[in-house]
Amino acid sequence: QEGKILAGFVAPHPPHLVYGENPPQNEPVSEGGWEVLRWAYEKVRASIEELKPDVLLVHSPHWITKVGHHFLGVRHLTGKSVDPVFPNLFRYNFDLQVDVVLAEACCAEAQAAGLVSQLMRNPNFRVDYGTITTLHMVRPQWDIPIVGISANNSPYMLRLDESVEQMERLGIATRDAIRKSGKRAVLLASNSFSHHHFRVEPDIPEDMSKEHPQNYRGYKWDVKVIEMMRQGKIRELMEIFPQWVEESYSETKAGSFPWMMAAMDYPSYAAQLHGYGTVIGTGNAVMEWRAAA
Ligand SMILES: N=c1ccccoc1=O
Ligand SMILES: [Fe+2]
Repeated sequence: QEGKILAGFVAPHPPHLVYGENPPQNEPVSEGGWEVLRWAYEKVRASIEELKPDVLLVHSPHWITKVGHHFLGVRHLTGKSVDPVFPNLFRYNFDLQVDVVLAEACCAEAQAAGLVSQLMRNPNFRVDYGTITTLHMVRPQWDIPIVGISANNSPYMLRLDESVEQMERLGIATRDAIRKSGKRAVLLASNSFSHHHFRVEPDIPEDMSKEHPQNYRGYKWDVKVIEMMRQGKIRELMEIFPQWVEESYSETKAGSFPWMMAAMDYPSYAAQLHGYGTVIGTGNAVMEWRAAA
């Protein structure tokens, strides 16, 4: 039985979303906040419950590795993930299971594709807040094994087109490893879109009367790219990827989105928009591509 990618989600990771939900794993306590995005994630949770994948693979912009593309390579990881910028909002006690066999297979495929890639074997590794937030928001039960993938720093060290090319190879390597594994997988691109943000936090961080797009140009880009995704125009979107990144300071620069789109072979069917909202001014869309059964 060949493995397959069941669905892919753009699943942004502002830690504010976890803070707003008040789960037992997170130490700070809120009055709520960012409800529209958290309601959007309820639809993702329902999709994942329906799909019942064997594994969730997440690419996170906040696990930055300078030498190559890394994969979590320890079966059971626990600890406290603290957001370096928002420790007042996010101090999350995580406990997760890694599908090390699939991670090793993805790493081998990436190496065969000419990428520098390795497994992270430190049992005391503190998993980054982007990985934790995205996984909590899509599956708070933490009962599905995961594969965690780092964001190689190439977009910042190389030209953007060189880094996108690497992410495309990584996406195809991921897809091939999943196929050979026989597993039913869901991909998670853990990134916001427009990424200019406020520098001063409201007295009450969850005061939604203070929440709005940081700037108009970023918001217009968010609307533009969401509409292209809803119309299945991914190849056209990747043509303007440099402009998208440049003009809206999009977090997709880190590679999560190109990785997932390459793995799903640039879906020409419509993406489903579960919701859109800003978090300290950044644009966040929760979107689903459901592969044909
Ligand atoms: N991408 C982000 C967007 C908004 C707020 C906080 O953290 C983030 O990492
Ligand atoms: Fe981020």
